[in-house]
Amino acid sequence: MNPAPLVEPGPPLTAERVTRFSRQLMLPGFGELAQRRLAAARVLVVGAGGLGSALVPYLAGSGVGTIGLVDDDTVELSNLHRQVSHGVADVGRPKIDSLADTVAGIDPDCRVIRHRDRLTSANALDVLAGYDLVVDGSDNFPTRYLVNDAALLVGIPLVWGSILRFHGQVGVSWREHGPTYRDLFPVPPSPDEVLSCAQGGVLPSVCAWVGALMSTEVVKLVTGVGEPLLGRVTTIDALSGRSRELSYQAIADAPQITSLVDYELFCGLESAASSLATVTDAAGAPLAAATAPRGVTAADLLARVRGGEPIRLLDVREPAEAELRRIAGSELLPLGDLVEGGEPPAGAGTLVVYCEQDLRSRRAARLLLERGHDDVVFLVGGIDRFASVAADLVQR
Ligand SMILES: Nc1ncnc2c1ncn2[C@@H]1O[C@H](COP(=O)(O)OP(=O)(O)OP(=O)(O)O)[C@@H](O)[C@H]1O
Repeated sequence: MNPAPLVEPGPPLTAERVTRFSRQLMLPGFGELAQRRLAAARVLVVGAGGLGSALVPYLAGSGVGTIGLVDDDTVELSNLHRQVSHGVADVGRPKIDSLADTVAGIDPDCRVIRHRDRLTSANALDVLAGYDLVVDGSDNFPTRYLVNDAALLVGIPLVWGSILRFHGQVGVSWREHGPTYRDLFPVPPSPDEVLSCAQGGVLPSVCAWVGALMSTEVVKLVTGVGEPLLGRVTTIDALSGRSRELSYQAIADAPQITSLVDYELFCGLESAASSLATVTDAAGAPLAAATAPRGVTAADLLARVRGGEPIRLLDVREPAEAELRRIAGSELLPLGDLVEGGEPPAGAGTLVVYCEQDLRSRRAARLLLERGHDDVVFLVGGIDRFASVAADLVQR
């Protein structure tokens, strides 16, 4: 059975609003009450990147009255091909500011609340509590599980989507009315299996397709019009032009979610706090060095290279990424090959492992330490960060 509309209707529409939404008001099953529900709705969107910038204009266009945006990132040139709500003049600006401007251009009466922050276990419950519904347009598994669990604890529905290369998925997670994201994906994938858009690429129109489906789910949940994707996932494949539907159910003996956890650790990643520090015992002696890789910052690495220290650089990205840019003098050993037993070339000096940011390099550094290599660190922020301090050492 379909859930009742999520939001009570707001005040009657003004003449301007009736004209603005006239082509929507005439839709079968829609009408003024549905439009007033949208006007009263408060929708939080996590991520103002590929998905957020595709779906938020449609939320504004549909008449959602309040849109919260959470993102701590700024617009980069490599975002523009798919994050079409941001333009050339926005490069370097906070994504949420650029997206808020896009919304204002569509409907100045749409209220935008800016959370220029990373959503974390520490702030998620407070942030979500002010909204009727949350939409996850982030790009990583720790955030997906965090948003799912926070929505569940706050008691609001979640519309989630994900994209990679030519594919995408969309679903709704709402404990009160069906299974949740955790029923579909009870265990996060191993970090070795996860590719981000920065690593695997993505077709811009896939963002548009998935973003449009996500905003449609929001409209359906808020108004009660149509059948939301509860217990169903839509998957799309742009290459074949096909979409499919998968059904799933709640897992009977699933663990109860009672509080938020460290989602980086839950997803098999080093937590930000533990990865940069060496773990020590009470006397200050290093502990667990074999499993707690240390990071080196881009600035420190640059100083060590310029100071003539012997450094070996190991690139654990894919060959296609290394063809686009690499740190001069580095050797390539993709993480998958390393996991299967590949070894870096022998040599003297600290082995600095890097990838695009630092997810794969942390994992690789940990593996190498576990295999007995003792002078291994990962590059914090990866080649992305290094290129901003030492462009002359990055070959393109
Ligand atoms: N926990 C989080 N809190 C807030 N924003 C998040 C969180 N996790 C991811 N995001 C945001 O979600 C957006 C995802 O966008 P997208 O997938 O297009 O990747 P990107 O980081 O912009 O691009 P690229 O990976 O190519 O550098 C990013 O803007 C990112 O900052």
